[in-house]
Amino acid sequence: MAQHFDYICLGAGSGGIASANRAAMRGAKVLLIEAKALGGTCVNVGCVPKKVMWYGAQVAEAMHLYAKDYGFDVSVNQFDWSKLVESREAYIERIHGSYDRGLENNGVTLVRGYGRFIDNHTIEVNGEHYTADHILIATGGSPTIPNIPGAEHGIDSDGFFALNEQPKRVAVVGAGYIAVEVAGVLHALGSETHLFVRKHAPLRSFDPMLSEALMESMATDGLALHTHSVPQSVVKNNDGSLTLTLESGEQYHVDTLIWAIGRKPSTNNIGIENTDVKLSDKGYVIVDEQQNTSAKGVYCVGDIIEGGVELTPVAVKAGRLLSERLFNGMTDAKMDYSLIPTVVFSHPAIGTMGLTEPEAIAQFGEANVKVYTSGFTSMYTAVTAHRQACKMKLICAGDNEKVVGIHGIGYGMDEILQGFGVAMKMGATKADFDAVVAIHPTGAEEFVTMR
Ligand SMILES: Cc1cc2nc3c(=O)[nH]c(=O)nc-3n(C[C@H](O)[C@H](O)[C@H](O)COP(=O)(O)OP(=O)(O)OC[C@H]3O[C@@H](n4cnc5c(N)ncnc54)[C@H](O)[C@@H]3O)c2cc1C
Repeated sequence: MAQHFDYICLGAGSGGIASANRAAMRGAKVLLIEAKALGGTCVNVGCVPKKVMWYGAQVAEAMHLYAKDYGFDVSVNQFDWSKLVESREAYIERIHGSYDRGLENNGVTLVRGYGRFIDNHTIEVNGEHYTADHILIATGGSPTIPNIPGAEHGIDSDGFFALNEQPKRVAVVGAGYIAVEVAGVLHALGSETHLFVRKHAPLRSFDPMLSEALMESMATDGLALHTHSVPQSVVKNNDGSLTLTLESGEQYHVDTLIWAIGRKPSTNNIGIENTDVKLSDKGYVIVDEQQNTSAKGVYCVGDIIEGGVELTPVAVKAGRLLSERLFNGMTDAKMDYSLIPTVVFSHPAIGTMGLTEPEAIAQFGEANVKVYTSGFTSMYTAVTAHRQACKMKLICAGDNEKVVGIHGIGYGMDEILQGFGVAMKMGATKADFDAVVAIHPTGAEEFVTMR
């Protein structure tokens, strides 16, 4: 006899946990199903461990690049990669504990195991059947590796977080933010790092100012960026090292190769064929603007929705709004996928929101777009031999110069952007920005003083 719930969430990652908790807070009887660790990609093999590694890289940079000119006689005897990993994993364990307690306090039933649809309203886990009026698919995604000879000798971003030793020489392949972040961390922590991108630059979908400034920074810092570089094969050598051969014939010898070329949705083995849920050609779940799939009573949030934005706060917000709609009478509740701020934890960090300059020109016409820029050396680094550039840009449109794009790369950008995001979401104009008194001396003040 199947156990019945009001709501089943398949997958306890960012979207599933947020939606399950919110539904239970609104009085629903909720079942949450998770095959691996609570928290999903973000907590276990994404945002959280990535940010800890980035902080480790910041500490390394402070000691190696800046401490001397601030008067510190620092000598570093060794860097213990496994200690950093141990601290990181202990922190993640504490997050698991707090998720467990949160679910328990809200009265969410957690079942551990791999769930599959039997039909639109039934899920099977560990041989047991569970039914619900409403079912959320929040199964997230996983990294892809290319289909070339020897690709299996490389690891992916999950494998990066499983490394117990620091690779001496490493190749990172990919042009997106995960590739940039992983390469940046490894380089700052002392690995000889090569980043291979297929075309002329990494982060090509970002405003050109950002990718250009990032490439300049990589060149200054000594991170080897290889543009127009397409891997052809990988061979494992007798000493365990790898040889990466590019389509150009060039070869690189490294200890570790990391594929960061994209992700695929986890929808191929969850019994979708037993439901009326429609998938796109690439396996993403097709939803309407209220997260409804084509099957009545089945919903989807997070990384696996067609045309979605693959970020944790997006999955969380969509999951919570869905629960407000289903269990709290907010019948119009829906996620607003426009104007989402995001940060790349590169070296230096990037913050970006809204249209890029080419997008703004395409949308409003060149005559209706005004671009303000600022470039300077961050004060933190200005007193040292290792000066680091900051570049910022405001893109404004129309007679009232509404801010339609905000972009920056430089020290502190990761923490600067959120507040400006509020202003942009409220429809701020350049005049609104200018009306705010600057906070001095900061990098952020440039955004309210641009001429
Ligand atoms: C390296 C990396 C860095 C990232 N950095 C950031 C960042 O800095 N900021 C940011 O906002 N986003 C970041 N992201 C993206 C972020 O992690 C995802 O957008 C987010 O985790 C998506 O949430 P989700 O709920 O859709 O899926 P997930 O968090 O992936 O959760 C899905 C869960 O479902 C489980 N599952 C799958 N199938 C089943 C099944 N059949 N039965 C039971 N359980 C199942 C999985 O085990 C998993 O726990 C990063 C991602 C990566 C890979």
